[in-house]
Amino acid sequence: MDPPPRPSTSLFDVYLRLRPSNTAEHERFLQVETPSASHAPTHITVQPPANDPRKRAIEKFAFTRVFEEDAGQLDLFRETGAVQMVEGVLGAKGREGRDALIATLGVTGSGKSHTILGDKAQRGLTQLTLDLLFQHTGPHLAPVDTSAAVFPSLCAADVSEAQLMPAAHFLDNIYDEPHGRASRATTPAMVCDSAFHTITRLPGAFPTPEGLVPAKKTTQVFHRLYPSLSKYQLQQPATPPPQSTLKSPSRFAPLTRSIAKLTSPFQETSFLSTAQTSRKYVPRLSALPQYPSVDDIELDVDTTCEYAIVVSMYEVYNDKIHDLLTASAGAMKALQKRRALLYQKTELSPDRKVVAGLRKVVCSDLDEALLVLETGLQERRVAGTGSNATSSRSHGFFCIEVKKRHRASIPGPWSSSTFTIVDLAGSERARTAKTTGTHLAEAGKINGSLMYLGQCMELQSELHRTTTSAIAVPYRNCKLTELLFTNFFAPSTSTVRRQPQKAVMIVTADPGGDFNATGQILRYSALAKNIVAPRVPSTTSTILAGSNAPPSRAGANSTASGRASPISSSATTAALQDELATALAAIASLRQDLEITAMELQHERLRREEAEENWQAATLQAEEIEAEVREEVWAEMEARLVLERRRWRAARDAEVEAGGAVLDAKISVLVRGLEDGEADKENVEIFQDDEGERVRELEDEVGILKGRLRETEEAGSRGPSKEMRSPSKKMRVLKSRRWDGSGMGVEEGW
Ligand SMILES: Nc1ncnc2c1ncn2[C@@H]1O[C@H](COP(=O)(O)OP(=O)(O)OP(=O)(O)O)[C@@H](O)[C@H]1O
Repeated sequence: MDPPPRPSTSLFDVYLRLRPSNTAEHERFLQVETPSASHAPTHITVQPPANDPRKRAIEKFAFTRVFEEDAGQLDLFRETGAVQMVEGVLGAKGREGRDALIATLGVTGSGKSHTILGDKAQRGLTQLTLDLLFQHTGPHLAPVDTSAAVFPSLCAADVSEAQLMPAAHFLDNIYDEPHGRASRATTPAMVCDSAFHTITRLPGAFPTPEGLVPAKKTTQVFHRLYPSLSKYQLQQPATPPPQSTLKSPSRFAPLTRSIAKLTSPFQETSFLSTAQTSRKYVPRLSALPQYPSVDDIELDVDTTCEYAIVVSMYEVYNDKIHDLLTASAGAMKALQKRRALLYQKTELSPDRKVVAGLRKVVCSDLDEALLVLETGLQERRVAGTGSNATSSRSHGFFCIEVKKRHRASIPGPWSSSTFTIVDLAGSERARTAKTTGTHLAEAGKINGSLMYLGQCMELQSELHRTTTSAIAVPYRNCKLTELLFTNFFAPSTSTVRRQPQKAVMIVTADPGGDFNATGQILRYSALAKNIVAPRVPSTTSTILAGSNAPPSRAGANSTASGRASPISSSATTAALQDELATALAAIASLRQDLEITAMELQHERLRREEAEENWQAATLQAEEIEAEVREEVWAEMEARLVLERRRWRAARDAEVEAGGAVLDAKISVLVRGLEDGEADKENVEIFQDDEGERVRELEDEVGILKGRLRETEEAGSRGPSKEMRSPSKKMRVLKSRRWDGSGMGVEEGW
């Protein structure tokens, strides 16, 4: 078996934490190997239950360290190297900080959230990290609230197109809304302070720009509820200055409104409680756990620098990234439709992917940070399942950015390093978790992403075992692995060389829980693994007992190292057993592949269903759009036709009018001709002999003209002349026929 410490090139230190089992009736399948003196345990043996139908082999796994059931939160914080990671993020004197990542991995209900976020009595790694950071940076924090230049400089230095805001402003936005908001949970035994109700009706309880004097009783209650935030009250002058002279009125105003909101019926909240509610509750700081304490931990801090601590939170839900700090009160619908964020390179971060467009909150002390954390946790998706009453349905990312710059009259640029704490959702079996509908679909996505994570972890450990670069770790398969692995593998084109991220994976397991699911996670997360001994089925034992296997098979025992021979001491039997162990190992491995394939299949099936649903929705949408377009085109055509018809009628009228004018002119010519003819008759008599022929001609001409006149009159009464030969006239004739419906199959009035 390989030595437990990971190779220095490996990406993660992998720790195993065992939780106290709450299923006492179940057989314990996981044993911790007793280490040699003064060493912490590093190896475990997984013994399949006696009734295991698959008759799997006993397996042995190695981790950086194993924490047994009695290990507390502080043990984990100290012994997993989290303290050194905090120090790394702060950065040594004159150096930039180093990014750090802690993630938990395990079956549902195995204690991941407990480790990361704690419970009602104990803090988790996140709170401990925040406490340690604020303890050491507290005296060196940049005056974000009082200096006009600090906050803009922080905004300008952010490369992730984030929306930065001071914590007081953020909390005010969230808790100052009138309609309430979705809460992850409410703790049942809430304290509703009647004194508080009375007090909060008093006007001007807290400093406002208007300068009202605070009520003493209110102040006491506020002190009790929010001891650390009372500093805002202390800043109030005895005689409040006019608004314009207040040093930071914006700081007071929002906070005052926030505090005023405390006048509403008050309940303490925590992500740890279970009942769902749509009411808005301000988290109660005094109800949050204070234990364990990190007061005795000493770190080196660069005192020549000033710091800023920026908190952001997001979750990966159904393979999409959602900000946990954006929801405002009463935004139930908005909450359901939360915009997905992109993990991408930005203009200011061309060589490194970041979650773009997050909301980030600049916190001035631990209490503000804890309130922001609680607020974000209320947005995180959780649900009660058959396996866990508050089961995380998303992978939660809690990011603490430490910004640092050299203190001087002209301060240096801000550098930034991030401590990321990841609470992964747990893998679960639908049968055990009894999930259906949406939660079943969520579980499919969770299992799918964890399967990809498992593949990446296995391949990366393979990569370091074989020291070959030919293996490509498929970390781009899903958002989770992309977020966890990109900064390990992505080539850096930046000229600024950053130290590689320090990463720790804490695998959580219930030694008496689900053997199959836990075994699978241990298999891909362990730093080293081995088959210890086969579980020999009784029938096989019988066969072996009477077998006379050829001695040549004895050499086949070279596959699994460190293997013991529990059945017989004879060489032949040992050889057979080795062979059997190999076969069983191969079967176990095939079964594992089969399980993975089944999970993949399930994942693909869900993806197909989702794609089909999307396809149907898209088809419906296309049909709707088509119908709308048809309507629009039809209406437009009708309008044009009406216009054309009017134009044609006007043209026809003008033509008829013009025809009438020509006719009139001709008639008048004719009449004049006739009159002239009468007048000439006298002359005709005189010159009859000479002009007789001329008179006949004129009479013929008059006859022709009369005939034409008749025709014209007839044509005028019938409509436009059939003899219009020009194309435009023909067109008009055709159109007139169309509008009249003659020969076009179209009704009159169409
Ligand atoms: N080490 C521990 N000591 C005491 N209680 C624990 C421990 N680990 C877990 N628990 C308790 O077990 C329950 C389930 O734990 P938790 O919610 O942390 O599981 P999880 O792994 O995060 O599950 P999921 O993946 O479904 O979110 C909680 O009530 C938690 O307090």
